[in-house]
Amino acid sequence: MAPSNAGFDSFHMLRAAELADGSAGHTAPHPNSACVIARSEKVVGEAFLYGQGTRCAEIQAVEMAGELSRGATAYLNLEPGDCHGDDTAIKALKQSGVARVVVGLQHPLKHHSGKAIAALRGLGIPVDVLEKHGDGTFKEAFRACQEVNAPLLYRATHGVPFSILKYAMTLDGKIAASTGHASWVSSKMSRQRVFETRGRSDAIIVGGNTVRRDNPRLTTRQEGGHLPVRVVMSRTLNLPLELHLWDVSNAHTIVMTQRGARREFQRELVARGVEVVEFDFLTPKAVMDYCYERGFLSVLWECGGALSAPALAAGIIHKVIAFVAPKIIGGVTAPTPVGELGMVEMTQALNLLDVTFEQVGPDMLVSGYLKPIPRMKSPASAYADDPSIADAGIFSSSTVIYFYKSWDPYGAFTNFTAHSIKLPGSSETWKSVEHYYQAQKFSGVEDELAMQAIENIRNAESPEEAARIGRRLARERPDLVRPDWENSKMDVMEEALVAKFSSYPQLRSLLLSTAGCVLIESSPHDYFWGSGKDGTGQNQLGRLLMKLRATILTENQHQLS
Ligand SMILES: NC(=O)C1=CN([C@@H]2O[C@H](COP(=O)(O)OP(=O)(O)OC[C@H]3O[C@@H](n4cnc5c(N)ncnc54)[C@H](OP(=O)(O)O)[C@@H]3O)[C@@H](O)[C@H]2O)C=CC1
Ligand SMILES: Nc1c(N[C@@H]2O[C@H](COP(=O)(O)O)[C@@H](O)[C@H]2O)[nH]c(=O)[nH]c1=O
Repeated sequence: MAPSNAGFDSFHMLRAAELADGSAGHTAPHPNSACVIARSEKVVGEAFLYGQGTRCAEIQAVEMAGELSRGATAYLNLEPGDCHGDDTAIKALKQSGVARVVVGLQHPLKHHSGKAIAALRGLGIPVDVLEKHGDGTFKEAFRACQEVNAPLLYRATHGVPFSILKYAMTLDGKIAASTGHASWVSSKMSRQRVFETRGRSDAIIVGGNTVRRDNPRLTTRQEGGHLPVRVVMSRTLNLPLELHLWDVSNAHTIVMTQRGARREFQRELVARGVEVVEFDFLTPKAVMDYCYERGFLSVLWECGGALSAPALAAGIIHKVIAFVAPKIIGGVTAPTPVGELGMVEMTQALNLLDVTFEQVGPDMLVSGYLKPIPRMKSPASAYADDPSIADAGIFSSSTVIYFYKSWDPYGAFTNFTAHSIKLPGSSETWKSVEHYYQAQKFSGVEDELAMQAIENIRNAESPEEAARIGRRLARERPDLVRPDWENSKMDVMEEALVAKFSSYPQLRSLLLSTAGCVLIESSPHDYFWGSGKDGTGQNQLGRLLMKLRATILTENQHQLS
């Protein structure tokens, strides 16, 4: 990396990392990427990825920069990896005429790692990777790139979601009075900060005691944005039947429990729309493994000390954020943030890294990491000459292929990817299959609200938002769903998939590359389109994709013969 560029490189990469965080709280956590296009100190284009399945940052930044991108440098906090063989980001950068690309982090997911860097270099665009220089001049910029994608890095490296333990304690270290009363330890401003942190998480976890004592809501208190799943860990299921968490009209709740616990109560919960997941041994590690399987990137633990202690002891907590309120409550039996860890000497204490202190209203927010944010083991250059990386053959040769999140190796098969579609004979463009599918639920219904919903779905920025609007209205106003929907939804999905796979040759190739394999949408909560959590679901999305694959293969054979 040329030393004369170092100042600009750090400056613009810091901006890219800052921008990349722009969607936090609005959409579900996803790999955070941004692109800044600059000529020396002047920024000519910049953008971030809004959400899973929305237009990639590189395309948006290139559009903004226009002709000014010729000869400029593009700064990407994260190596592109969202396009599943479409190479849309790479093509956009190539066509823009940028003279150089600086990448902060090499993509941590194996099936993306190093591919875009090698592709750009292959197109004659020099690429510098900050990660290789992350300890010197570029330390701050590199750190910013790591922090903005910490969840992805932990997930890719350790095979668990990024876990934050959060608590609010008095100056004498209590999270509640000895009666258990805890509202409130921290100030309104601090609690507002907690709502924001919830919005950045896929799930909020509490223990049975906290639920019994506080009857919490665990929501973000904001209209619209992303709502994390509320998770209750309870072995006994000795919980009241009237709780805010059992009202799932706004946010989903999952109760995780020990196999066989209070089956009748479980049925009551399920009848209210609460999901119940049984474990042979309900431990924090088992729950994290489950959350990983479910595709979660980021989890917030808001439990008391009885549950935080085993979670810490299991080594699954990566970061701690503690609000310290300037008040004293006393009480020998008052709960504290962390229960028994079995340590006997102060030298055994867990030390936090990269600790920061911030005043929030009257409180002090102390945060730090329990484990360093992981770094990729292999430098980007190690992949540059490795032909296997550029080959779709790196994907598993297994006969069953599971897909669910768009960042999975076969994530392009989900309906939540940024592949816009046009249906034959129509001039309308839909931003994704999900946009189209959700809107069709209300198509042809002569009602102002239904027509408005179609427009709102069409304009929704991300597939996730389209799904939220469609599902919510269908749940609250089933009378607005077209009467033939149950009989038509398979056809609607099929025509949308045909439109998607016939418009994108790379997707068609990816689909054909799976010939001989069973495709399963491993959605744990969808028993119609997906396999459901126990694999008993109908997997209709996987089936339609296999049907489409067979049709394309037959067509190809006819063309050859
Ligand atoms: N100020 C703050 O930031 C906070 C304060 N609080 C306060 O803390 C108190 C509750 O804290 P605490 O009693 O520690 O409760 P926890 O929230 O830590 O819950 C403990 C419960 O978690 C369940 N559990 C499930 N699996 C496990 C496991 N493997 N190990 C241990 N527990 C497991 C059990 O529920 P079950 O018994 O149902 O089987 C257990 O009783 C309340 O007074 C609450 O107001 C709570 C959170 C934050
Ligand atoms: N008491 C306490 C907290 N407690 C946590 O917040 C939960 C209540 O959330 P909700 O019902 O959504 O307002 C509660 O069950 C516990 O997990 N948090 C804080 O930031 N500060 C506080 O002083």
